[in-house]
Amino acid sequence: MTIIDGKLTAKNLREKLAIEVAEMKSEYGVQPSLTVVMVGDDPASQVYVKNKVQQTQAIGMISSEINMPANCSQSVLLDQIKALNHDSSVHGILVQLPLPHHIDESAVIAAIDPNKDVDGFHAINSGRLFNGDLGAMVPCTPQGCVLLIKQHLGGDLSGKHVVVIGRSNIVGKPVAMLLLQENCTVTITHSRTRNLPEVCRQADIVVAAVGIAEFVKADWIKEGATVIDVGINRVITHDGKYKLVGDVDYQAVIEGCGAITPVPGGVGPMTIACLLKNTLLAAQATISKRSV
Ligand SMILES: Nc1nc2c(c(=O)[nH]1)N[C@@H](CN(C=O)c1ccc(C(=O)N[C@@H](CCC(=O)O)C(=O)O)cc1)CN2
Ligand SMILES: [Mg+2]
Repeated sequence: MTIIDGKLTAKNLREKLAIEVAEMKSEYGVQPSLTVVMVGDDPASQVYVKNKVQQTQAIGMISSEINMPANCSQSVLLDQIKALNHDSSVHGILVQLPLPHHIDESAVIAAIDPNKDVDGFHAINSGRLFNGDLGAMVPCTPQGCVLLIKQHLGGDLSGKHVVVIGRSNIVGKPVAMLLLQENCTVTITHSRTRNLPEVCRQADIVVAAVGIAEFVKADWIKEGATVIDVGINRVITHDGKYKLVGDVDYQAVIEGCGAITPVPGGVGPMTIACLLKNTLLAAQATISKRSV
């Protein structure tokens, strides 16, 4: 049984990206830049944003953070995004989610220039992904899942049966599309799926992205299957402390599976590493445009 080390894989990816960033700077005088917009003061989001900014800068990119108050109006936020769209020194724009309830997330995502949409959430980018268009900006967490799977299983995923649990626009649907592109047979399951344990037992690869702590049980997993746990759930332990658990009952599942991503240290670190990759791609695209 292998524990898939997302922390190490993310570190290796960041090191490769740092080299590409340095080359871009010396060859074209372009330094990739990312602006992260944060609305309100959700403590978990603050940590993620801080990590994004810090890791962006650590590989030689420019990163800035725009903090807006929790009561900021949707139109003020949209104006901010428009300004960033027009700012040619900004290659990547990311609006940290979730947003406060009075703001319509889909309107905000739709306002981002698709070429700067390093989250890959804009409908233009999800449409490109759906069409199998290689120019799509691919959402970071799904991209991270696929990199971890390919690294573990050796690249060729043809014919593997993947069961994705969850159908969100951010993880479930895009990860299914990416795996379809890798010639997997993909089953997308959700809260209304009948006989979910039985469906999961048929999978060579299970991607759990439901957002329910320790939802996937040991007897749902075929012996030797690869388990990718996207969940990040904060639960209270019996001694009153918080601990982070995934969507998979990790201690039970490790017994029979072939490989599993831990939480923390699995998919999470890959999300930010893939964001850096998307920022580099967004900057590269501006250079290719200039040269034609
Ligand atoms: N605009 C976006 N908003 C959100 C995204 C996103 O991709 N784009 N994803 C999540 C939050 N997120 C990044 O924003 C994120 C979550 C978790 C991790 C991570 O590295 N987790 C660690 C554990 C960290 C901890 O202790 O809390 C791990 O799993 O090892 C990175 C990024 C929602 N919002
Ligand atoms: Mg909302």
